[in-house]
Amino acid sequence: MIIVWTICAFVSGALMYSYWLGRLARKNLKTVGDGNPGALNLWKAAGYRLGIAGVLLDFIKGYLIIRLAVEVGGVSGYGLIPIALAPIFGHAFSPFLRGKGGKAIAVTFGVWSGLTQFEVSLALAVILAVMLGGMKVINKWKPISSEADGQQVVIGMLLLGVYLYVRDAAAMLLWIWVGNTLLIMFKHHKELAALLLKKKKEQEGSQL
Ligand SMILES: O=P(O)(O)OC[C@H](O)CO
Repeated sequence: MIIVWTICAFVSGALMYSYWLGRLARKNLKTVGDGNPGALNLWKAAGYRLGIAGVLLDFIKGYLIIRLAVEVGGVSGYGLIPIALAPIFGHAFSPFLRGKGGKAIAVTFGVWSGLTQFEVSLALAVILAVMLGGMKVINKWKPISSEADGQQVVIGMLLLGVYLYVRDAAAMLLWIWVGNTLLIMFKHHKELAALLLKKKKEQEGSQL
């Protein structure tokens, strides 16, 4: 049954609601902003109403399948690891977009909400909000680049690991966090490379 739930979870995650809502509004999200087929670019291209609908649907596709697997399928413990990771990978490598999916942020929130009754996704939201607020103050309220946004998401996921450790989370949750974080890092590899290059240049500059 775990395999069947994992396949259903992957298909659920692979449904690219934000991208398809964009197509309905005659916008191709691949040509908007950073080209991510996610809710933020839907919001930018087609307005806040569709943007909010996209966030909710991309969230729900992760949340609902986890709740169904737990409550209808009776899955628990380590069996939840592949089922929890499947929607995130489904969104990131959606066959409906020929393997080129999104950055999997909204679906990540949905999955963690389903796994932990919203606790861990709320913790991630607080971590990201504090980081964003700090960045805004440092940058004197100037707009933050999508590159810096992506870097913050990766750092936020790493800090979430600290939160899970401090909360003495079950090993199953820690394994899901490992898989989720590696995927988010992979999907933000360009932003991470830019950050490393910037740090290297700063180091070289300070040595002169
Ligand atoms: O990561 P996605 O694909 O759910 O999209 C996320 C939103 O656009 C916010 O960056």
